[in-house]
Amino acid sequence: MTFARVIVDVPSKNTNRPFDYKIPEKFESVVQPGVRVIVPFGPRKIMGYVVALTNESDFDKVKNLSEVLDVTPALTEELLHLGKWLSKQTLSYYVSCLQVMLPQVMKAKYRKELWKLTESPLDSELDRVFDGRAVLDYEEFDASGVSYHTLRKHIDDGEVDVHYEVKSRETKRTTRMVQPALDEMELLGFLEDLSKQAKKQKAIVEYFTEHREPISKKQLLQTLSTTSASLKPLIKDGVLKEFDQEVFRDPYQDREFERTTPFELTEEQAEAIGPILKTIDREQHDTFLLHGVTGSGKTEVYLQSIQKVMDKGEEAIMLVPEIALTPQMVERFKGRFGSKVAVLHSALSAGEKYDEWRKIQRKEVQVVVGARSAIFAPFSNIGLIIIDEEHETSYKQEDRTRYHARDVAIERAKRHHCPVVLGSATPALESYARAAKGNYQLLTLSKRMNDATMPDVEIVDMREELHEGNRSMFSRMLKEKIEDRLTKGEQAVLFLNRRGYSTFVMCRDCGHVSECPHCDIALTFHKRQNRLKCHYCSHEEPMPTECPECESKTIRYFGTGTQKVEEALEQLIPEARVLRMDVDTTRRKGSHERLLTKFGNKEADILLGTQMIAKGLDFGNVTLVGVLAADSLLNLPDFRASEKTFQLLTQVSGRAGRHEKPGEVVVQTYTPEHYSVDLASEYDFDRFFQEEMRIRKAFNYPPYYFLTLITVSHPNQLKVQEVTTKIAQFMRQKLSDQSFVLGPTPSALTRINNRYRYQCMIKYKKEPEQRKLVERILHYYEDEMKQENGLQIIVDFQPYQLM
Ligand SMILES: Nc1ncnc2c1ncn2[C@@H]1O[C@H](COP(=O)(O)OP(=O)(O)OP(=O)(O)O)[C@@H](O)[C@H]1O
Ligand SMILES: [Zn+2]
Ligand SMILES: [Zn+2]
Repeated sequence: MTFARVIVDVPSKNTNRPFDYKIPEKFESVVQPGVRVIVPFGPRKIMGYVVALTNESDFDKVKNLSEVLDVTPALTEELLHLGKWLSKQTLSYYVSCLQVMLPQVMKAKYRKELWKLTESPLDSELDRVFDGRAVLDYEEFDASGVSYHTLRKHIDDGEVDVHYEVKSRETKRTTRMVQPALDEMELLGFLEDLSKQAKKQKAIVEYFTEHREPISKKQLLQTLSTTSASLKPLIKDGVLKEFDQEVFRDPYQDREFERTTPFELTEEQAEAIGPILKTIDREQHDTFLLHGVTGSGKTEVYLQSIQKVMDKGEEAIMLVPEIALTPQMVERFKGRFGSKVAVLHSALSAGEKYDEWRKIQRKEVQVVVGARSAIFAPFSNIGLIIIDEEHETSYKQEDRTRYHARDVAIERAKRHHCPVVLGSATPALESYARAAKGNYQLLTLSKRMNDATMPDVEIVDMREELHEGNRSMFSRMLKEKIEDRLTKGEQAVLFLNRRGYSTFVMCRDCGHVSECPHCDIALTFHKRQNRLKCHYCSHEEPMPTECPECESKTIRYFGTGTQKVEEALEQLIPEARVLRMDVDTTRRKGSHERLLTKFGNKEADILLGTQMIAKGLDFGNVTLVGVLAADSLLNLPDFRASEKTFQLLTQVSGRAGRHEKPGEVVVQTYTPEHYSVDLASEYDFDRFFQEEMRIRKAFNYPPYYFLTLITVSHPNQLKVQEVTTKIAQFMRQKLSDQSFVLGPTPSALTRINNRYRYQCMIKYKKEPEQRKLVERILHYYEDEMKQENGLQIIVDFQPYQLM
């Protein structure tokens, strides 16, 4: 007798271990580790993952598993292992770590139902809800207002039962195929016996005497202009057979990708790629940091490294930040590797994502290009993992399993004995420090392609502009330079940092700012609907016509959104053709791509946008980049604010003068003296690194110290304070005196969705017991955390969002 060890889909402490199930005989051949199954669990049926098979069970009463969902395991043995590791790293439940590796559609959905077990009416108002039916959706009961107490009573009396229905959302699309069931001689024999009247049937059989391979039914009927009525008897007589074949949605099927061939590498590129190729050859693990200025040809180094891996018959994972996963980027990979590439990003529908994932699973592709979660691609023979723009914070998952793709990449690469390449023009301080210490191998590309120079950067002090009477959001210099490009037929990119610069509503008389009644933040003005919206909860309200505090009519919106910049631009330079690219204009599928194609075809003079346009764009005709408010990031309550500002300014500047024509950059700022602005304008990464390291050291921040952020939230402020104080005290007591425990302090966003938030930050160098201590805390508060809208404690061992 074999048993399956199953991790069930119930994220809780008590279920965070395998449960044993008997494998019914009919399933014996398919049940193996990594397969998803449905199992009885208490009163319901739920999904689970088989993690091992065993010959004996320590449990007395072992139930049968009820269903098997996969024929090919959804997770490889390596991924099952990785999940274990991940759950230790992030202190999340094993099942959550397995879930995070799979496409959305493969996660089970449960429907809760109430079943009436008696023929006679129930002696309560619940009977009205059932309304003569035997089965009721639980949601309907929930909405009815009938008390849980009443329900409980009927359940205890055995009159009503709760059922759970597992629904898989996975949808394989299939198409009906037709194929001959007889060999050619037999078909010819059959033709001779066929009556003269059966012309259509004759045509069909004749077709198959020449074509042995399956054809879709639809296509067959179209080709022979006939109907399924003629086909049916042939199938019934066993001349032909039908079957369903899975078809893949290919989001790029209508696109032609121009094939590209490898460039001859420049001397610098050749020098950088050498050690990577050598490591691939030797099947060793190593981590490289490729520090290459913008436009230095990093992507070509990636492409040729991947080629090497493919030639060896191995697979490669290429991670790109979501916003840089532009059509241009996809084109470069599809252009080089054609159909051997799967693409995974959030703009795909759930079904398309699933199909791309299946291509990886079926080994139809050797390369995956994707955002963060593509790091879990189910390849089994990985030869290289690349993380482009490695400094991007979007590689860190910010809910549930708080993993960083960089850590996962290195963990997987160790198992596969292959290199990891981290690439960036502005590496994260942590990564560069590791390279400086020799933990990563540093590779450098210091020059742009074609000896193009880095664009000149002009810094404009906006305070001076104001003093000299210019109240517009465009400096005189920027205006002149834009006009100059227009006359030359060249293009400009204008960048506006959205974070911390959104449009809020303020009264000019009394200074009242419209805030969300549930969260501690200013509401954002949405012009099109003339409404105010909260970006954290779903609260919205109409734009007020007078101030709710002082009744003044001078209440209006402030700050600068892309929309407002666009309007100002239209007034300032009416002849300019402007394309706006932000969340609003790119919401529709494919709109991102359309806008960029338009810009590439020179149907616009100016591309105006947010973060979205800071990365990856490679247009030769762009000779001017304008940064409207360079310091908008500097004021965030985050110790990485300077680093982020430096990175962003460098990336945006890098969009200009990438090919033959030289570029220029105008940076508008209120703090021109700040070192991150100043050093970015000189492209001096080394000095920025020195300066920033000095500050991090002085204030005990990473990379000198590690951080752990514990955030506590609850609807009651006193409760939050009390719990956070207790946690801080406990940690202070238990940790060594080399560590610092800060807090409790209110979080920068003190209230979200009517829940108060407090935090405790731990700075440490070495605390091997830390995770155990945190586990004890979580265990202690477990019951309170289970309650709906109760206590929440979030622990982040590598925090990037400090608000
Ligand atoms: N060896 C080469 N010979 C000729 N052209 C090259 C070579 N390598 C790259 N290029 C071209 O140089 C341009 C810049 O390269 P690429 O976009 O790869 O730089 P990058 O370092 O990835 O830039 P960024 O970090 O700014 O996105 C591209 O148009 C690319 O096709
Ligand atoms: Zn007012
Ligand atoms: Zn809100």
